[in-house]
Amino acid sequence: MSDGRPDVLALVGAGVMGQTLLGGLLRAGRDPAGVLVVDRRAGRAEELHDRFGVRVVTDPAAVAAAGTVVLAVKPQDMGDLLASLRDHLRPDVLVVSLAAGTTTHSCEQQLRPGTAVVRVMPNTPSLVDEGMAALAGGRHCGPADLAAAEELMRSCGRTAVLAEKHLDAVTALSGSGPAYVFYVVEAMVEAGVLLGLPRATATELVVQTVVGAGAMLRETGQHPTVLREQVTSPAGTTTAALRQLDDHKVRAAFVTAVEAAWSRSRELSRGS
Ligand SMILES: NC(=O)C1=CN([C@@H]2O[C@H](COP(=O)(O)OP(=O)(O)OC[C@H]3O[C@@H](n4cnc5c(N)ncnc54)[C@H](O)[C@@H]3O)[C@@H](O)[C@H]2O)C=CC1
Ligand SMILES: O=C(O)[C@@H]1CCC=N1
Repeated sequence: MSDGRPDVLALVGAGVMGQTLLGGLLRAGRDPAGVLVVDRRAGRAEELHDRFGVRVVTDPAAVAAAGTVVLAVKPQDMGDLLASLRDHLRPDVLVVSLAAGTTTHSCEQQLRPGTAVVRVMPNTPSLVDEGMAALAGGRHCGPADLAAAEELMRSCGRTAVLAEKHLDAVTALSGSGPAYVFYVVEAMVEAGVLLGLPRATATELVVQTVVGAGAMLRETGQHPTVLREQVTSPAGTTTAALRQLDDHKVRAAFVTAVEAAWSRSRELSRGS
């Protein structure tokens, strides 16, 4: 028990993000007996039970046993979900929402008055304990609630507590960010194949380059401009490539793309 709430955690929605967090929680030592998964796809029960040893149900009423309820359904499904959970949740429950563009205010309005809600924006590298999650507390959420939500997310990566006004930007940057990196990797692998490398070799070269560059950023703490300049020899190969990226406005395209994701997150918060 913590804060008088039962230790049972209910995870509603066992898709990509829900299952990723579930794996992290169990790797971090959470007892599968204290985790309940609710998913409306009946077939998930056997699959998740076999893989993780957790109890899986389709009935939302099961959340009545939980002190903490994590919501990991698509933003478009949140309205129906909150309506189906409202009367079953304990009055002292902590609700943790992972849904993009869904504000704590909108969750609070659809739940019993006074319900503690934390909005979280995680990302898929949580699958390998390298996630980045930003958290913002709602109006009924105290420091202990926020700390409890942070502890959940720390099971599979790093966390940052931010003002909620920043969460659309976080969604655009680190929430969607892994997809941008995978997109760049795809393009680089295609380039390697074009130049005659076997696909498997090109993939190995690119993946290790991305992992290595990421590790350098983290471990040296150097500014990316400094690290890029170290690679870029006068009249060399890198500068020839970077000129093409600048000519094709790739930097500007990234800024515009992230802004489009931010804008879409804001649209989702307005229910569109
Ligand atoms: N996939 C990602 O990279 C990230 C996703 N998110 C957020 O996480 C949430 C989930 O996204 P994904 O896992 O990608 O979606 P998903 O579609 O893979 O999984 C959603 C799951 O929710 C279940 N579900 C839907 N309505 C339900 C209900 N009423 N009761 C019980 N189960 C229900 C579905 O059966 C499905 O298993 C979204 O709100 C998304 O914005 C946040 C950050 C990153
Ligand atoms: O694409 C999406 O809407 C979700 C939110 C952040 C990453 N995936």
